[in-house]
Amino acid sequence: MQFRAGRLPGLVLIEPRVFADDRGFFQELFHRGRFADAGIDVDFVQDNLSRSKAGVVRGLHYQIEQPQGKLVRALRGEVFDVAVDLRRSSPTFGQWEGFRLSEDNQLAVYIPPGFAHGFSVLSDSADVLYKCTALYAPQHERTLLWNDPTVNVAWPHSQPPIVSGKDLAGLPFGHAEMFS
Ligand SMILES: Cc1cn([C@H]2C[C@H](O)[C@@H](COP(=O)(O)OP(=O)(O)O[C@H]3O[C@H](C)C(=O)[C@H](O)[C@H]3O)O2)c(=O)[nH]c1=O
Repeated sequence: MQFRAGRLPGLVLIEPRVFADDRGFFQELFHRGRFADAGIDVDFVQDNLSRSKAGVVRGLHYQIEQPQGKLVRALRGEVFDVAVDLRRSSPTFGQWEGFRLSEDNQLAVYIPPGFAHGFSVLSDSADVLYKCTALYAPQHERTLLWNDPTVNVAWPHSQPPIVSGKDLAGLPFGHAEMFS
């Protein structure tokens, strides 16, 4: 299990050790001690799984209270996974970073509390599994507009994406609630 720091402080890309044999493969998805040794000293309390078809963008979401750290991977398919730094105190406040996560590369990304999270589906379909460090609290959920021109995420899709009504109503960066 290899850990590599992302460009934005707190983001960590995790490459699992895959044990392949003539049956298939085995890998550990999370290991409390190894993650703590890598600086990700967290307990996960909720696992989420979403399936999305080609061209979908989900996000950019965050909980302004009870913020969630997320360990994100694509079990099937491929996504462009995006984290936006909403921590006013951060030197990279307002900046985004994206990671291609796929069934093939088996990479995972840890996104700490303080970021908005979303992804764009690059394959025909994608199953995204992610562990959260805080429970879902819809009353605290906020949406940053997925294509906000200030943040200016370079989404890799060519066609206009399929976006939920909630996400289409996301707030622009200048109006969104931020973390201290
Ligand atoms: C997030 C969540 C949703 N729900 C229910 C609420 C809705 O009835 C339904 C779909 O929810 P939503 O449209 O918010 O799902 P996504 O657009 O995939 O939201 C997620 O998208 C981005 C990528 C994230 O990082 C967040 O985890 C999460 O906000 O599931 C629950 O019951 N529990 C939950 O934890």
